[in-house]
Amino acid sequence: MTSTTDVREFVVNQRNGVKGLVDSLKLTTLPSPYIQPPQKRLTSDKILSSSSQIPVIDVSNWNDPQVASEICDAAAKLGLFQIVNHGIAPVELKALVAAARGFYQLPVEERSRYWKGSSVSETAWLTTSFSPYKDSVLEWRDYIKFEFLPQRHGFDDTWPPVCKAQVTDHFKRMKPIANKILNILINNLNSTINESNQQTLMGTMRMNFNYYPECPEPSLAIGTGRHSDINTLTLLLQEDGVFSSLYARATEDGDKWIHVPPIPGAIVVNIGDVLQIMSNDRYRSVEHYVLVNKSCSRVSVPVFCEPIRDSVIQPLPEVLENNEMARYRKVVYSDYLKTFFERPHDGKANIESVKLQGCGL
Ligand SMILES: O=C(O)CCC(=O)C(=O)O
Ligand SMILES: [Fe+2]
Repeated sequence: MTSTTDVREFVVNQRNGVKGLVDSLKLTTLPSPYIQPPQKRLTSDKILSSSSQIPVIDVSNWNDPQVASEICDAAAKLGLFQIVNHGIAPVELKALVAAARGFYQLPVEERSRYWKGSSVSETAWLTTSFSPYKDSVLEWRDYIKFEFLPQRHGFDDTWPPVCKAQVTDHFKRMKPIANKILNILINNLNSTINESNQQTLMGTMRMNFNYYPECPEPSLAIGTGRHSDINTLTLLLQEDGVFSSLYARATEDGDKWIHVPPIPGAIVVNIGDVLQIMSNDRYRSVEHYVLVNKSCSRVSVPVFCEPIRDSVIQPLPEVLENNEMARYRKVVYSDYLKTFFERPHDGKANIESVKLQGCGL
């Protein structure tokens, strides 16, 4: 397997994923479909040295006004923070990571039964890269996505037995935490979670098992390209003990990036586009990248809180109360999703496309 077409055929069309590629070949160089152009790579000169810039918030008392103030401040400035003492035992988080690894350790024929387009499950599907048919250069990542539909009987019956219980449990554990954070963020906008915005803020939840195999030439590749999440809020579990992982953009306009260090037991929280729009730019959806490693693979588990598909996304009436101009036009979430997946990962291009003229950030 030497040509670009052969690699794409094997990884994408034959449903082996990049994990299948790494398992079947002793790679010493990066296959050409994965070589990023220099401007898409994250080079060390762009990485800020100190990781102390990522706020770590102790949420052992959610009712403490100091906790609310730290969360709102981090959402406004960086758009990303970590929470500790959230009440979920490290052993449960470890079991989730083990379940994710268990899924990727299945024989490739077993994994590929979940491949997107012909998955044996309606609510779980596996794929590779971001949009493998649209990405001109592939991302060094496979991911399976699970959709949490507790109102639909048997929604998880067809999930892979190796991880089904852990995925369901993790959704249930993350929901109240997401609710608490959203409550704090929405109250700070002089609004409340009510019937009219509940389905927009947290109508559905999805979860990924992202898998980044060890990579022969990590400096030429990208695990996940530069993007902001498009949903409201993401709660991400990073695997401990991995050197290179997630990087967040330090400021909206500069090209400097901060490493988000894995902290045992912590959950990374990041603000997505929908909250930036609803808050009329008071909160910032943070761009992020994922780098890969030469000697070890990495697993991450983001839980995405999302609007239901027909939600209309727009600034909250409360933030526009004092004659403030809306900075974004209304957009139906299903249309917003569609344009996001229609192009490769491209920074904040999706939110820019709904920005009203004359509203520079
Ligand atoms: O792997 C990570 O740490 C983050 C992945 C990510 O950004 C995503 O799945 O949206
Ligand atoms: Fe992301």
